[in-house]
Amino acid sequence: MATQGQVITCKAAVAWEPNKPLVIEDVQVDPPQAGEVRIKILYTALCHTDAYTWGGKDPEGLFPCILGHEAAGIVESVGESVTEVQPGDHVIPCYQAECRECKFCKSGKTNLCGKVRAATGVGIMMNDRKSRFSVNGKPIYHFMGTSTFSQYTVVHDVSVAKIDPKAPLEKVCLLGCGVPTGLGAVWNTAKVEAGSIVAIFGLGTVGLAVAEGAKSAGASRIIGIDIDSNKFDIAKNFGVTEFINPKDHDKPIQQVIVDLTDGGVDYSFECIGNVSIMRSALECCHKGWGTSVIVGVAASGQEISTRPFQLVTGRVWKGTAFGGFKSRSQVPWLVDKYLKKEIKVDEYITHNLNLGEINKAFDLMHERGCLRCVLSTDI
Ligand SMILES: NC(=O)c1ccc[n+]([C@@H]2O[C@H](COP(=O)([O-])OP(=O)(O)OC[C@H]3O[C@@H](n4cnc5c(N)ncnc54)[C@H](O)[C@@H]3O)[C@@H](O)[C@H]2O)c1
Ligand SMILES: N[C@@H](CCC(=O)N[C@@H](CSCO)C(=O)NCC(=O)O)C(=O)O
Ligand SMILES: [Zn+2]
Ligand SMILES: [Zn+2]
Repeated sequence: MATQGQVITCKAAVAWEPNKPLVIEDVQVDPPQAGEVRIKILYTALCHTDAYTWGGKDPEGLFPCILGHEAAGIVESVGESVTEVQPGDHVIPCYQAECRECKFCKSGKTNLCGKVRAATGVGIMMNDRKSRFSVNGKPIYHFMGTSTFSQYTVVHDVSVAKIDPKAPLEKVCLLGCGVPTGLGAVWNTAKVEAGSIVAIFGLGTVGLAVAEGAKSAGASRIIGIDIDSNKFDIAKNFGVTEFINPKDHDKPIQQVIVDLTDGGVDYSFECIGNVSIMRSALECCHKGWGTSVIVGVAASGQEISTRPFQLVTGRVWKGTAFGGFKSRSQVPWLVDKYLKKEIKVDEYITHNLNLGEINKAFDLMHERGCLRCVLSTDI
């Protein structure tokens, strides 16, 4: 039965309130309006940022909402004036849009895009400033412009990357967030050179992807730091050459690293979201040139600090969103790299469940051995 132009009723996991189990509801998904695309989501993974917003730590977190931003699917229908995708296309929704026309997109200096950000930050679509989701007439907010914990979602056309249909959607869904973020933090934001010494704080999916990026950039030493010592065995496969558990040391971790590296590392990456570790990550950098990249997302109200002297003496503090990748242009390129076996993806997937088991998937995020859990939306 043709669904184009019709409201679709499907299953979605609704977060009614922070920290309360998600509820699988029959959700009404409106047809896409001008400049919008309705996507049948087939696979979605969970990222730590979903847990962060669900946990009430996100100043932009609005409830009730449909979370999820690391997914892949097939275009079901498109609204007026959508030219770059059509029904049947295989796509990855992108929380970081790319309109190619705004001040940000044209700057050549950033991957951030200003076209729809004001709407996606408040859980609505730009065209009529309303949501396309409802449950029994009650509107449900969008999340990050993607809302992938649903069998169908509606996104802005500037937030859709069309990918090679040969790519397995159950794997490349990961290219919607964590893996590109880590690779891009190294390749685009830090621009790590061959021979560099790199420190990575936090060896989840994002930190491991940083390791993979650093290895491919030719880093000479890749030091992984995590409070979970089991992470080292996994991390070796992604390029980590040395492991430090801060719990094994009395000295501040930045001092331990400075002592181990003849004055500090060339590049460090914070992949946890902990502001005190962000300080350590900056301060373990070498005087004169060491650069630290903040990747982790810290809770509302948290602030970073250091002595300005750290910067006066040449250390550089940077941050990255989606690893600096231009989403619509570069996600298809990352998919092609995966198909050519030039980047890992499968190795980050430790669990597979279905959308109906999403609360179990959130629990798994706190368990040892869990990197990414991919949910099939086929309940
Ligand atoms: N900037 C971006 O575009 C972007 C994109 C994706 C994710 N993120 C953020 O990156 C962070 C990492 O995401 P993830 O999915 O890899 O998370 P994760 O929870 O899988 O990984 C975090 C790792 O940090 C370790 N850890 C926790 N506290 C620690 C401490 N005090 N010292 C050392 N290690 C510690 C954990 O053991 C775990 O291995 C999150 O904050 C997430 O929100 C940012
Ligand atoms: N609403 C949050 C923003 C958190 C944040 O920084 N998000 C990252 C992506 S995390 C993906 O897992 C990002 O892309 N930021 C840039 C942007 O949101 O435009 C908060 O306010 O803390
Ligand atoms: Zn994410
Ligand atoms: Zn733009």
